[in-house]
Amino acid sequence: MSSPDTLARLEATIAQRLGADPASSYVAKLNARGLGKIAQKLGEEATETVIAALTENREALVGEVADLVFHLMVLLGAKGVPLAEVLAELDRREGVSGIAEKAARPQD
Ligand SMILES: N=c1c2ncn([C@@H]3O[C@H](COP(=O)(O)OP(=O)(O)OP(=O)(O)O)[C@@H](O)[C@H]3O)c2ncn1[C@@H]1O[C@H](COP(=O)(O)O)[C@@H](O)[C@H]1O
Repeated sequence: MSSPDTLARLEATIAQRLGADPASSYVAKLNARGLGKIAQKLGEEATETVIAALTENREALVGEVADLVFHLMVLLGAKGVPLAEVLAELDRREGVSGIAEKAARPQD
């Protein structure tokens, strides 16, 4: 079942699989090929997401975004960056951003 815990579960699974047998795990296989390969896959999935957004249906877009998020999570795992660190950065921006709020306070 999907929930806000979905990404946390995926993060834990990826951390567990990074060092697994590449013959039995896609994450391990990708990691064994190096950071360059992981980054390349992320770039490919980003491109496929853009194409799906512009030319394909909703179902295809959802599939491509899932591929993109998954490969982004593999990259973060391989770099040892916890998802919580990214979420904390988004929380920080929530506090400092807001074009509409700034427009309402032009003196800032
Ligand atoms: N969410 C995913 C997920 N999304 C996509 N993929 C795989 O990503 C690969 C992308 O396919 P591509 O055709 O782009 O790439 P490829 O043919 O493998 O080869 P290259 O292009 O890299 O040469 C496919 O093999 C998909 O199965 C995923 N593999 C795993 N997961 C999650 O990761 C967990 C751990 O997976 P394992 O590491 O395989 O145990 C799983 O339980 C899932 O939750």
